[in-house]
Amino acid sequence: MTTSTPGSRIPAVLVLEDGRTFRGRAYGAVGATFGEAVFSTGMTGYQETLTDPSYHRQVVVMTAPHVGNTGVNDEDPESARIWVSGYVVRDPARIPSNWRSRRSLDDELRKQGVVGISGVDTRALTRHLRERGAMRVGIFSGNALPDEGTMLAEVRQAPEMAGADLSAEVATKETYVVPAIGAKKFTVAAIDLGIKGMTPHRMAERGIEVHVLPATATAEDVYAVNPDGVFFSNGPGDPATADHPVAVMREVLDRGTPLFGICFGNQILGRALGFGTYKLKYGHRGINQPVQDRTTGKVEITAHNHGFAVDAPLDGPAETPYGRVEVSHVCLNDDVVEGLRLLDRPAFSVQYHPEAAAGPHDAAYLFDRFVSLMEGQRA
Ligand SMILES: NC(=O)CC[C@H](N)C(=O)O
Repeated sequence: MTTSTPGSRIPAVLVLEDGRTFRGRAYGAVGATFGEAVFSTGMTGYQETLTDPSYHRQVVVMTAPHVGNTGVNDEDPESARIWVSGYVVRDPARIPSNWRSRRSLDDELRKQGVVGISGVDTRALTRHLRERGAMRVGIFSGNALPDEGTMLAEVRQAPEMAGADLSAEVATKETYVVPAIGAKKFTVAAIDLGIKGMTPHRMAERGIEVHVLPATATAEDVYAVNPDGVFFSNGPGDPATADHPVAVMREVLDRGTPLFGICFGNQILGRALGFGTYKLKYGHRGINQPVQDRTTGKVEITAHNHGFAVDAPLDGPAETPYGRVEVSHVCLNDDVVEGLRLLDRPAFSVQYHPEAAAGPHDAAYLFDRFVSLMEGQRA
């Protein structure tokens, strides 16, 4: 494989499916890659973004102009590998500097074979995506690039995100256990649809022993661990394809076991209750999204990474086969449903990332709510 450096002179071009192109230089691995072009507004936390399995098949555009300043450390990854299919930055750090840094981001991308592009006007690209919506994209780098017509044809042949069923591609194949930190108080079965490492850790910190089960786990597998609560994780792809986890969740709701879902898990709860999901024009990604908890009225700044959302009524509780449900959280930027709460069963979910990796810790109380539900069930 050819190598690039942040000062690389190897040309690269980004081609959007609507024909708009941006020229820059190779960053990370040199070659070609495809995915859905999305932008993240996080100023920090690029390692957590890159290793979040929910970004599988997405090409992430960073709106922060400087990326890579603190290099790559061994502590911050959220999974064993980088999942983004491509990476777009304006101005990569030439020399990373941080006491934890082990290598440069450019080296890490190259080592993991992730094709990126630098020197792109990421403000113009983000505005384009905001106006036209998330769309397919290709990044091509090398000294001999194909002509634009050929590149565009390849981008238009790449799979779309709508209709993509991706959880099984990123989730664990085998069950593993994250032990409780300190005295064990509860056992939780966590369905891995693309879970981030910090999520079981946040539960373990609260005395929960977490059994992380593959995406294909059945209700029988879930109840085999004798859980006090069941958790449904975040994950990539279109929630409309998640029929299997929806069926498992309905069994959990039927049994009345305390249930908590985040992100993809929120969309699955929406579907289990009979609501639809839809694709947002360009989604929410970053660590600075304002959400209101409608039960307390408090506003929290939260970490998001979602391109789909639940279509549930904002006004008042709705009747569902599992009793009344209310929209518990809304995004203050655009009124998108950010959380669901059942009023007659111990189940709730949020569309964002309370595990805060990276991101503010405002939403940490949600893990405590899950603990309270499990305590309530025992009382
Ligand atoms: N982070 C997630 O769980 C994302 C859920 C889903 N893939 C979406 O894009 O909306």
